[in-house]
Amino acid sequence: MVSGTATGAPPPLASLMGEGPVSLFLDFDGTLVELAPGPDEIKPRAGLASELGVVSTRLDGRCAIVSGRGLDDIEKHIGPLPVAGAGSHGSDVRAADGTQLGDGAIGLPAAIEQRLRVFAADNALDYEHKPHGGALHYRSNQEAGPAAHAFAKQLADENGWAAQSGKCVVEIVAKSANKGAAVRAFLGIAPFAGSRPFFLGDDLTDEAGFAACIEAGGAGILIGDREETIATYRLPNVTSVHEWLNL
Ligand SMILES: O=P(O)(O)OC[C@H]1O[C@H](O[C@H]2O[C@H](CO)[C@@H](O)[C@H](O)[C@H]2O)[C@H](O)[C@@H](O)[C@@H]1O
Repeated sequence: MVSGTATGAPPPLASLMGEGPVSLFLDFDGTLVELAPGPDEIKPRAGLASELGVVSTRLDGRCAIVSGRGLDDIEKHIGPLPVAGAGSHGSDVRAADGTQLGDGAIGLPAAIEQRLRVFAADNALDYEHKPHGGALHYRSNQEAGPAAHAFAKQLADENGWAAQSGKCVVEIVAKSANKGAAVRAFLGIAPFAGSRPFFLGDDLTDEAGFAACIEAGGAGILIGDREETIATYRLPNVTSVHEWLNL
């Protein structure tokens, strides 16, 4: 990754749209919704789902949420999604009408999940069950972060899975789970095909989405002050994302 390329704000969305068809891929936590102490403690702005529907309509349907969360979990927080979505780090891809693209998320074997749960309990971590895996959250006990990463990596390696790092979290996911793959899947079909794609995200896992957009002639938009990135543009925080999207 190149350091410090994301130096300025992106052009206004309206001016990008004036240059040709645009598609938007939006990360959820840290991009559309402020980070919170735990996964269920987020406070999405009222009406977020319907506002995203308005953005999607402006883009003729070329707007998708691409999240590490399961799509059902996002809907638990903001209600039914009126836009396309890729949950579970890109392993569960759905068109806006709910049509599944690909095979969907693969669940974690019970024996691996049990070992994660025991590790979480023994180390005062929060365990998050997900449709495609399991996450060890150490935001409330950050000293345990290195041990959590080491444990998850070893468990993943032993069982043919992958350990994926995020903000105060490490999770075990299928090796194929990748936000870039989800973006490429969308860009291969209508209404996304042929558009100029932009991916907005704050976390390391979003770099794969940035890469997929860059290779298709678009750009990554990094949210926040993380330094190492391939993103072209930067917005400082969630509020600025809402403003850029005209929510
Ligand atoms: O890809 P995203 O939509 O950004 O999802 C990434 C992870 O987000 C959630 O965890 C993060 O947000 C929590 C709530 O603010 C925070 O407590 C935690 O420390 C963050 O890592 C979610 O719980 C994970 O499943 C997602 O993978």
